[in-house]
Amino acid sequence: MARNKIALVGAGNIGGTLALLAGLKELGDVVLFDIIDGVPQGKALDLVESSPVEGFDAKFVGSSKYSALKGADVVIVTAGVARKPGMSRDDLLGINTKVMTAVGEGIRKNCPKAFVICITNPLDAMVWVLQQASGLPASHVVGMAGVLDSARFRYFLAEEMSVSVEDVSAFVLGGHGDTMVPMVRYSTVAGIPLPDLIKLGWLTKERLDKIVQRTRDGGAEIVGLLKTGSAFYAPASSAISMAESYLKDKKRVLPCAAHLTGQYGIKGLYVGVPCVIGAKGVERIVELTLNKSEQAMLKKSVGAVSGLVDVCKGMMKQAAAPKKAPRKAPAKAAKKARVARKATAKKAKA
Ligand SMILES: NC(=O)c1ccc[n+]([C@@H]2O[C@H](COP(=O)([O-])OP(=O)(O)OC[C@H]3O[C@@H](n4cnc5c(N)ncnc54)[C@H](O)[C@@H]3O)[C@@H](O)[C@H]2O)c1
Ligand SMILES: O=C(O)C[C@H](O)C(=O)O
Repeated sequence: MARNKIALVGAGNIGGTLALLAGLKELGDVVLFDIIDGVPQGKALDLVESSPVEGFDAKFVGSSKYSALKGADVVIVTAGVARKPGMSRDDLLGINTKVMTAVGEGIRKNCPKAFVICITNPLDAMVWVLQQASGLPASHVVGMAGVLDSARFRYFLAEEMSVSVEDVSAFVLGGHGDTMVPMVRYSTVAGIPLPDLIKLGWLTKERLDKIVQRTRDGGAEIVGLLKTGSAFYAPASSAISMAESYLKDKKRVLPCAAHLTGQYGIKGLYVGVPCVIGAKGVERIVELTLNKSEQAMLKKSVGAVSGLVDVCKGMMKQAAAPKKAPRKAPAKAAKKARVARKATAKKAKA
């Protein structure tokens, strides 16, 4: 059987880490694509030279041409700009909307049957733009954020209670922003819900509240430490778990930014919810019963996503509108021509 083809659009910090993980896990042959010519080629060569040491078989190719994406089974998109200290993810909207529009077009032309995972921020709006620009079915375009936010929540909980991360199951609902909703009631250690663990004395309500807030601020905490960019190891691991579930039809239940068509009362937006990811893409969306306070938090988070998508819609409409001919220059040119004609006529008379 031929190997799967994994295309990584954006060969920066996350792109390079994704490529290494895809190689180590032998998920398939890898194409790295980036607009900076030389970077994807250099990273591809460096990575493939690690294969004899690590013992994996895969081809690695770097390119700055969209045709390199031809026939890809999975595309993971990290192209664009990452934030720096003092910025919010939303500050990236203008520049990254343009990038997603170009990338979506490249995917549409070269690999319209692929399963596409968007990572670029602000995530919930960028995955919406990518789906619109690529024209791929919504079941095949998803956003990665929930796995990362949930991994942070799981890690902080495991650290607090001195238990293995493997036994902590937790997830985060809503948009990938300051208003994300870590789901305390549905998070467990070995099946025991967090509120029960508070009763057992494993955790205090005050510590749990701090962990919830640290989870919400998880991205900013790393940006503040790195200073030149944002997190990339955990984001890459998170996206690879989604790609693996699709390629191996594992049907894992993972929190992803999925296109909602009425679930949770939300229509036409991408928002983080638990999904079953299998060979058919997003195969199912898990709709949980939320209590009043969870509903209110989700509503706030969805409001933030909706506001960003409205800005994207405006930008895309403006970009698609026919350009009006510049009026000043021709008017000036016409005046110049009239003056020249008059001068010639005067000369002729004389
Ligand atoms: N969803 C999440 O949970 C999550 C987590 C971490 C980072 N991010 C986001 O992922 C994105 C990438 O992060 P990174 O750390 O890899 O950044 P990076 O700057 O290291 O890499 C981005 C790469 O994209 C390339 N690029 C820019 N415009 C392009 C285009 N039009 N076509 C192809 N490539 C293009 C750049 O040359 C660069 O190599 C950022 O927007 C960041 O905010 C999201
Ligand atoms: O915080 C960022 O800017 C990057 C990413 O969204 C993250 O959560 O690490």
